[in-house]
Amino acid sequence: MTSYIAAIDQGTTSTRCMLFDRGGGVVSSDQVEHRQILPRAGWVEHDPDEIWANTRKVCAGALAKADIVASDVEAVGITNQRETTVVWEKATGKPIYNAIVWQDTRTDTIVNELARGEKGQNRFQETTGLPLATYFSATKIRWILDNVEGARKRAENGELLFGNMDTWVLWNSTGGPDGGVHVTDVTNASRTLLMDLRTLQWDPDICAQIGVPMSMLPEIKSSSEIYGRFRERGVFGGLPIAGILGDQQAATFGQACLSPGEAKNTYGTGNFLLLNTGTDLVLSENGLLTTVGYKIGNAATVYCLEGSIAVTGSLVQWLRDNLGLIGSAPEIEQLASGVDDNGGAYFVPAFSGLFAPHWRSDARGAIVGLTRYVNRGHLARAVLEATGFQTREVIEAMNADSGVELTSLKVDGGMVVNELLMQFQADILGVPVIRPVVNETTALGAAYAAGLAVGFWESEADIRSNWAKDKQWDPKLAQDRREAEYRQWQKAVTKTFDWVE
Ligand SMILES: Nc1ncnc2c1ncn2[C@@H]1O[C@H](COP(=O)(O)OP(=O)(O)O)[C@@H](O)[C@H]1O
Ligand SMILES: O=P(O)(O)OC[C@H](O)CO
Repeated sequence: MTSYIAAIDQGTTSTRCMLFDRGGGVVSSDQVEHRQILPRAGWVEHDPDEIWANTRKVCAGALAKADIVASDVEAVGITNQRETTVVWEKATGKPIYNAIVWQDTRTDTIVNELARGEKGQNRFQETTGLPLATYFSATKIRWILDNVEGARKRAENGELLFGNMDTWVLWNSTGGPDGGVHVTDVTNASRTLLMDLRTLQWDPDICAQIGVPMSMLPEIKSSSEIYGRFRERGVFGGLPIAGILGDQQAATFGQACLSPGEAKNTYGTGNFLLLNTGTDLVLSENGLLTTVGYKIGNAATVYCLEGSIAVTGSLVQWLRDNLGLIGSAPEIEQLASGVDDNGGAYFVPAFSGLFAPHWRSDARGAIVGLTRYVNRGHLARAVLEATGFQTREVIEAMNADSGVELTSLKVDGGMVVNELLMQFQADILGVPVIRPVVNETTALGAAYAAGLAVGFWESEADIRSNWAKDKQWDPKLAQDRREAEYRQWQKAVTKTFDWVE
């Protein structure tokens, strides 16, 4: 009998469920978008109940599209937008506040207060691998406990639970208030600013310093083991949930970056470049994050260096939704192809400040180099080039931290269908860019983690042999042009600093 592995991918803009066969091929997929709730400038929220309802819908949808039933599926993996924070009542499953999304910058005052000491932004870096920034979960939990009436007391009494989206989906899938499993995996825990990267446990001192009661935190487990089973009456009734990975780590796994020195770059709402550093934990001196890559059952923990860029695909959305310059995301390629270059314009999308490698919350977006010559096509090109330039910045930081010189770059995500962007990426990096046949590497990575735990796949060798190249872009731009363009970009970035008083 044919059997499959399912993956739930709870992302920033949508939730999807995908079914995979033993060759890592996509059998079916269902996807639903959720609302982006933007109550004020810099605030971004999601409704956790809407996301849980969408999760159930897409699981049923994926089964229906493949024309199979739950018993044809051997196990389910979960992957998720990382850092996004939900706090809910243990007794009822009711969230006490909307989910605060990773892009949300409302906690900058808390972050600045915590960073006042001698080590500044690096106060917790040695233990957690992360700089102090609004990006991570800890200050979001603190904000909810400080701002929802009675929340801190209730958390201290053990009445409230915290989870990222993996935990929220897992807890609800396994019964919610009725015996739901309150667990996360090491990759998600490594994004909270509360986990010790070496012990893989919550750090009690950091929890106390940031003001997060440990009783509300989930238990930390590996990325590949059976955490629990779907409640019997649910769509995947009785199936084991056997893999959890944060979405960028899942993509790294799905891209078969399984040896030190291998890296992938995912182009979605933001861009996330992860380099496998093996069992070595490399602390960055150049603005990158140290994060858990994956831990398969009892095997050794694999670490990664990560360059997180907040705004890439979302800049294309902004051009569509806020300026109306394009009617749909793919139209940007046509518009940008109408001109030969950027006409001198550079667009630095510091909408949430700048993430890696700058970590400047005082920065705000800017378009520089404008003259009367610049037209819509040049702006479209500047939007796409911003993604390519930002990627080069994090690759340079990665090289400085690790000594690894990338000889090619594996890519995936929603933007990599854009040929013009892919060619520009190869041109500005000076190395080939390679796209795999299965571009849905995030869901695939979570499926692999679940499938390994139940013996559907035997070893990581299966992941390597399933990976196949779809297309490659080789650099065509002369080196002096490449360097001159990049210098202009670096100058443009400096113009965004010191904007927020
Ligand atoms: N043809 C295209 N050219 C450029 N950007 C695109 C194109 N198609 C989609 N995008 C962008 O890709 C992003 C969606 O990618 P996806 O990987 O689904 O994101 P996420 O997983 O972060 O929700 C959107 O921000 C969208 O603007
Ligand atoms: O949901 P995505 O693909 O935008 O990924 C978001 C990242 O996990 C944020 O750290």
